[in-house]
Amino acid sequence: MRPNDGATVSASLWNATILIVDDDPGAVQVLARMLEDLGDVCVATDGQEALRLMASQRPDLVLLDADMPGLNGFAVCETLKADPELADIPVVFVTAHHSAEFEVSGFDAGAADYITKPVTAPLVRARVRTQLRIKRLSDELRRIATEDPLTGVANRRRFDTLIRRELAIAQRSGQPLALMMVDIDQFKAYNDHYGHPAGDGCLRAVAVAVASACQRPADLVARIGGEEFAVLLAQTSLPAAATVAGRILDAVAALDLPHHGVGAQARVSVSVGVGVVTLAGTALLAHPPDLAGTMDALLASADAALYEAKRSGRNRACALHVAGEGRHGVLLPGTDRVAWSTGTT
Ligand SMILES: Nc1nc2c(ncn2[C@@H]2O[C@H](COP(=O)(O)OP(=O)(O)OP(=O)(O)O)[C@@H](O)[C@H]2O)c(=O)[nH]1
Repeated sequence: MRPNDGATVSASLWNATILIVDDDPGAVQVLARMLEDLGDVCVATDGQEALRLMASQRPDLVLLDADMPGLNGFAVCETLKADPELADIPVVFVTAHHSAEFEVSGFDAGAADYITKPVTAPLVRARVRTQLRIKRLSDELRRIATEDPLTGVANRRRFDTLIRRELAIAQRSGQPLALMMVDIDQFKAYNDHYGHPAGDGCLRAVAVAVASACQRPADLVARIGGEEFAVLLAQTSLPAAATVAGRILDAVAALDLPHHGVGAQARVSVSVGVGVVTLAGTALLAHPPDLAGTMDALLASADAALYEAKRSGRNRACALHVAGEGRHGVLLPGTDRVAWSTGTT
């Protein structure tokens, strides 16, 4: 029977995933048996396989053999730490080397801790529990820092980080980036009629509807103001953004929420402003466009298009297109509720 170290219950309740990487299958088996009740254990026997599993499984902890043929533990650790999506995964080196110099180079490569071979169960379990505890706390802090507590979608801070990153990617790839501002119509009247707690419930329902309309894993929905949401769609052209805007209008309409603050037959609706930026080829220019300026132009376009949607009657979407550093209105064939406009700014 496994020694009662007091952490088994909390660790397994959290359902952590632990990746063990060692080119010696016997060593992998020994470690896996020691840790099987602390989480879901997955294994890799070389560096390339380890990197693939890190990307697909997103483990909470990696136990990494430093000496492996091919891609060794240091190279694996450095690659992991250079990837912003994976850098938060803690790495514990497992090695037969005892020298202080070797340990220091492990920490320099980004390791969180060190275990020397031959391994003993109590020590391995104690070190793994400590790292899992820290990981759980840092995950929770990250969630609090990036999530809107009322609706559960991303918050303004997360949006600000991601729009900068997506613009930099769009500049390198030449692919368009779409931004939508989604604003609940006559929400002040909703709050006045039903009260603030009901208004909060309406915000939550609209957040779910907007998120359901955004179907790609990379799509980001954020609440960036009181009753305003932003949607960031990477690699998305104006016609494709139009499709998503139409789905958002339909998803909110399908909520079928009465809005008696406006009229007996009225239902909650949203207005959508779409801005799209294309920076194709600009990364190669001697003076590529300043990304902060481009971000401001994209935000201003989506805002102007939202204003146009509100001004022309609400419960509709309008669009503007930003190309390079210039801004051009684009007129697309409209449907009954996706009414495209050049906007006037
Ligand atoms: N319940 C609730 N209401 C909020 C929250 N944040 C902002 N609001 C309200 O949202 C309302 C926004 O009203 P306005 O900016 O006047 O816009 P509107 O009434 O939606 O009118 P249009 O945008 O022109 O359709 C205000 O009454 C705010 O008090 C929130 O977190 N919860």
